[in-house]
Amino acid sequence: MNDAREVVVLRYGHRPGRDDRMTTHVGLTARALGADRLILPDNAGQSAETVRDITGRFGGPFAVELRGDQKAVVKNFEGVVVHLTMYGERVQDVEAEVREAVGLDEPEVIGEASPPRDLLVVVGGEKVPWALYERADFNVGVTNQPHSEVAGLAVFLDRLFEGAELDREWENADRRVVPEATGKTVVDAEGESDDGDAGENTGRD
Ligand SMILES: C[S@@+](CC[C@H](N)C(=O)[O-])C[C@H]1O[C@@H](n2cnc3c(N)ncnc32)[C@H](O)[C@@H]1O
Repeated sequence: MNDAREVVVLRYGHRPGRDDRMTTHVGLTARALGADRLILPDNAGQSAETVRDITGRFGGPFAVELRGDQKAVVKNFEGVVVHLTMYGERVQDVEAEVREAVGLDEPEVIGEASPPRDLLVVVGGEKVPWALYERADFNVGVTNQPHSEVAGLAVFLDRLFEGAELDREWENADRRVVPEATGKTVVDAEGESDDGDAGENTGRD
């Protein structure tokens, strides 16, 4: 979400057919909630296409990559690795430490900020290898209850950015949704006027 540090989301494992929708939603959630890049397993090409298509229409920047070497991505990542797991430390207990590790914390003294470091956020699908728990700098639980990678990722990113991702501006969007109490208005983002007069109700989601 900023120039100095990259937040990357890795979907570890994908079962074609069974996981298609969930993997796509991991990608859409990563994009919408402030990550810079998504790495999907190379058998998740359809999900990658969907996320790229949404980025093309609703804006970015957001990069999507397919990789066959998930283990190597984690092992060789030069930065901080967070693994989201129901068995991990409570997000509310470690979020400040994670922010500090990647240099996202407000310095108490001017000039004392930690240097920016890249962050890899790993979410599983099927069972993930034990080596991931050991490699991770932080194993983080969003509650210690079983739920979903999409929900875990959303809460973690929102905690990481402390809500700032909700105000993000999107670049190179074709279209923009006009927030309103009732209705579904989407405007052409290129050359739009501030009053949203160009809006159309698409009647679609
Ligand atoms: C449906 S779960 C499968 C968990 C699998 N049984 C295991 O032991 O790894 C898929 C993914 O959702 C995420 N997840 C599920 N519950 C979570 C929680 N409470 N906190 C953080 N992440 C969670 C984890 O990334 C997990 O790998």
